[in-house]
Amino acid sequence: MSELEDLRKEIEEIDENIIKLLSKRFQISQQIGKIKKEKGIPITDENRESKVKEKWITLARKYGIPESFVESFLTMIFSYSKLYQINPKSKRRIVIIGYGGMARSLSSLFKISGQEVVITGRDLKKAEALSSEFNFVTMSVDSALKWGEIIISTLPPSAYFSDFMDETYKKMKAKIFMDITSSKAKIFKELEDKSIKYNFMYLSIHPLFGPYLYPVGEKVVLIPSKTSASIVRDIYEFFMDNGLVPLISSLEEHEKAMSVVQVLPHFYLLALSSSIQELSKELGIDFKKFETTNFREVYKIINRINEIKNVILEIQEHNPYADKAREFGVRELNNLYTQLMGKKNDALHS
Ligand SMILES: O=C(O)C(=O)C[C@]1(C(=O)O)C=C[C@@H](O)C=C1
Repeated sequence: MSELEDLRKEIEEIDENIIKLLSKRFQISQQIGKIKKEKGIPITDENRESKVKEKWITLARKYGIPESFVESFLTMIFSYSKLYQINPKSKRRIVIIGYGGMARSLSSLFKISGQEVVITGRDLKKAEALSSEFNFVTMSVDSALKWGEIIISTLPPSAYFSDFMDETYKKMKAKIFMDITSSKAKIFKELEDKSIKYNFMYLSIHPLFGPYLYPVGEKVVLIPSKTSASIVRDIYEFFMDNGLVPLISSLEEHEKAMSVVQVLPHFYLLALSSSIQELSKELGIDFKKFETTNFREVYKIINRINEIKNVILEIQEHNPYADKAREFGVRELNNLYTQLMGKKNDALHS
């Protein structure tokens, strides 16, 4: 055997060992998951993750492996490790209305936790396309509403005032209904009123993650309405059981929080995105050629924001504290501008 072949053989053996060890790690994680479940502890433990990460970084330094590699590898290990801890007590009949990114993300989660899911919507061809990705079932809206126990609508805010949803509310008697919109001020009251009128239980939710697959360990906000007080505990446990971290909030607290964590950063990022384009055009610079590590990270986020620009603009429009958030944003930008311009002038005059 040549030296090259020898070395490749050695690599193959090492790879097998890596896989064996990973499998062992995931099995242990599964055992931890069982204990956490018995004790009612959430799957994600951020303190523990920090400790594990510290240890990995120390080891990486010791063995001369780049920290950036172990950091991204460990992030993947954590998210898959958490997949092994999902093991819900009970199976629920879940209907997802809609077939966009968030419908896909929730479907992936319910698939690994073994829930029964039916996908429906106005366009059954699109519903069918999503169902087939996860081997779920598609039904007409009427049949799905009859069959389901928990109805999760992934439709945008404007949809809740449509004729389609007007017809849908009438068929949800005694069911649990959830919307997943980021900005609830406009629709919460409407849906609460409808739930009183048509006798269903309305519990508004907001998954605090983007449309990516297997969002295990991510947070979901639960906002109870007048018709859902009796089921909050049950739904809290349901989400925890399915690998998410539930957080109960009032409507007002949620809207205020979203003005800080969504409206303000999105506002800056949209402006940052267009100013990067404009400035580089003005200076005739191909900025991609010179991107730093920080810039690369920021630009990744900008791209993500631009991909879901319609949702971002919807939040800017509907959040009741958005005006205030933007006002603060502009004020602080101006302050910084004045401060930095002032420094420059001081330097010129001294
Ligand atoms: O130690 C735990 O509590 C685990 O569940 C294991 C583990 C890991 O994979 O290391 C997974 C998820 C937690 O967020 C923290 C750590």
